[in-house]
Amino acid sequence: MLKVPAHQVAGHRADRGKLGPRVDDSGRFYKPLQGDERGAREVAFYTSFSSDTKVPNHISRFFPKFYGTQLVEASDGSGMKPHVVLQDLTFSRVNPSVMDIKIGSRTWGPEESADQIQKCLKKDRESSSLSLGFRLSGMQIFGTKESGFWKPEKKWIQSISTDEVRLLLKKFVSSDTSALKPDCAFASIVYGGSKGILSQLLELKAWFEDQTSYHFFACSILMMFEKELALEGKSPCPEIKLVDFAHVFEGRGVIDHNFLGGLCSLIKFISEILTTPEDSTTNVLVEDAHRSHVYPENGSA
Ligand SMILES: O=P(O)(O)O[C@@H]1[C@@H](OP(=O)(O)O)[C@H](OP(=O)(O)O)[C@H](O)[C@H](OP(=O)(O)O)[C@H]1OP(=O)(O)O
Ligand SMILES: Nc1ncnc2c1ncn2[C@@H]1O[C@H](COP(=O)(O)OP(=O)(O)O)[C@@H](O)[C@H]1O
Repeated sequence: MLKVPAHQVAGHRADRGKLGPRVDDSGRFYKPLQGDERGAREVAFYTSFSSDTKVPNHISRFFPKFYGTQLVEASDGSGMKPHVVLQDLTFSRVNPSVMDIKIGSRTWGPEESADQIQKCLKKDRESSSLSLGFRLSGMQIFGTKESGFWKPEKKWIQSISTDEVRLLLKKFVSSDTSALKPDCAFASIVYGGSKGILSQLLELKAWFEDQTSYHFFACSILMMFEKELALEGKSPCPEIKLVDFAHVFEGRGVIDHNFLGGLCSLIKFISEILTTPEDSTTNVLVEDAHRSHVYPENGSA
C-alpha cells in the first residue's frame, strides 16, 4: 500500500487528491512522471547517470538509487501512470530534520519554453536565487516528541531575505525551534566534522569543478540529520542528497557554472555558521510566528 511521504518538504504533494510522490514499506519512493518533457528528462538522467562509469562512488552516493520506472496507480485517481522508482531517502530515519535547497541562480535550462522561462525567472527574482545562487524550497525541523516538527509555509520560505536564509540555516541546527535567537547547538556535529554536511558539500564541489557531462537546473540539495540521536550522544547522521532532475541537460564539455556558483555560495554560508555562530547580523525572524505552523510527530504537513 503506497502512502504520502511523511517527510516531504517541497514539490508536488500527493495529498488532497493531487498528483504527487508516494512511498512503500520497503524503502522505495515513487515519483509520478510529469507528462511532458520533464518526466522524460528525469528518466533519461537517471538512466544515463546510473550507468555512467565516470561517476565515482563517493559522488554517486549523493544521488538516490534508481530502480527504473513502473506503472502505478496515480495518487490523484487518474489511473495507472508511469512513476520513476527511487530509493526513499528518509526511509531509515525516525524524526529527521530536512531542508530542500534549490541550487543555481537560474532554474531553467537551455531548451525550455518562453512560458517556463518567465515562470522560473519570476520565482528566481522573488526568492534568494538571483542574489545568492540558491533558495530554500522547504524544510522541517524536529523539535521534541511533544512539539513535533516546525515546518514553515512554502510560499514564505521561498521569499525570504539573505539574513533570514542565514537565520534558518542556523535554526536548522539549533536546540529550540521556538527560540527567537538560534543557539546553533548542533552546528559542529551536523555541519562540521570530517563526515558532516560541509565536508560532503566540499566533496560534491570538487566533482562539479571537473564534471562537464551534466548541467543541473532547478535541482535541490536535501540536507538531513536526526536531532534525537545527537541528544543521545550519538552521531546525528548528517547527510546530503541531490533530488529533482527534471531539468538536467547535457553539459557538452562545459562546466556547470550555474550549479557550481550556487554550491559555493551555500558552502560559504555553512562555513560562516561554523566559524562565527554568534554573528549578530542575524537577529530574530520577525515573521516567524505568523508564517509557520507546527505539526505533531508523524502528523501531516
Ligand atoms: O506547481 P508549483 O507552483 O508548486 O511549482 C513547482 C515548484 O514548487 P514551488 O511552489 O516552487 O515550491 C517545484 O519546486 P520545488 O521542487 O518544490 O522546489 C518545481 O519547481 C516544480 O517544477 P518542476 O517539476 O521542477 O518543473 C514546479 O512545478 P510546475 O508548476 O512547474 O509544474
Ligand atoms: N528519493 C526521495 N526520497 C525521499 N524524499 C524525496 C525523494 N525525492 C524527493 N523527495 C522529497 O520530495 C520533495 C520534492 O521532490 P522533487 O523531486 O523536487 O519533486 P517536484 O518535481 O515535485 O518538485 C523533496 O523536497 C523531498 O522532500
